[in-house]
Amino acid sequence: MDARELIDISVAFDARTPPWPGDTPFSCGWAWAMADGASVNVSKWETSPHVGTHADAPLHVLRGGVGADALPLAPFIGPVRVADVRHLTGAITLAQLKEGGWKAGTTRLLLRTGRSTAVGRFPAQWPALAPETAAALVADGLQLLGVDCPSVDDRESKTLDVHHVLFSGHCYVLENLDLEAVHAGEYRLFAPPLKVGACDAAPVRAFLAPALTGERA
Ligand SMILES: N[C@@H](CC(=O)c1ccccc1NC=O)C(=O)O
Repeated sequence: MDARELIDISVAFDARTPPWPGDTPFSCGWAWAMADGASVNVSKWETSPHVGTHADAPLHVLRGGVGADALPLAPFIGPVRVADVRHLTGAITLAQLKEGGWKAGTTRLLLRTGRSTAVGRFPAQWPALAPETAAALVADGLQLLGVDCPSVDDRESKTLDVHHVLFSGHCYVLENLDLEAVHAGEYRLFAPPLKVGACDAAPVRAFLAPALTGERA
């Protein structure tokens, strides 16, 4: 892998990254500090797992659902297609996705909505798949949906239908990606979630590498 060709698409777990309004922001304190005479610096964190780039676990929307430590690895690593939907608002149809660059048979899909906390503000709204569109993608074999906005559902959703449709089809979710510098097209994705025990989501370091010739997203 050539380091010059890697694109970091992670939003930091960082006090400057805005959390979901009302959710716990990231903060870092010190359990031991060399400035106080300790032999090492050791931090302690408090954060919602939804602050930076993360994978949701079914437990986020399902009572008794599996936690982040039980997420499979394979959906988060491999060929991926990026679709550009920055011009859209509201519920995204399959026809609109096609215009944005989606193709039938896509196993991993990232949506560039242009409404990302990567720019330092929590977006007022963002486009999200219509639940029927999510169902069509799952039926077509989608294993992973990633978005640069804070949720695969819209901001006001209380029922989180797209999350439910995806999880019930064994399709996994990445949120808060930084796709500001990423064009629509095919890449290879590396985004394994941290093995955080029995939580609703886990931080992810996500990056793209060039697509391998002959490999389809
Ligand atoms: N829309 C929900 C909140 C929500 O979806 C949410 C809240 C905090 C952290 C993450 C959330 N959704 C992420 O997928 C509500 O208004 O209750």
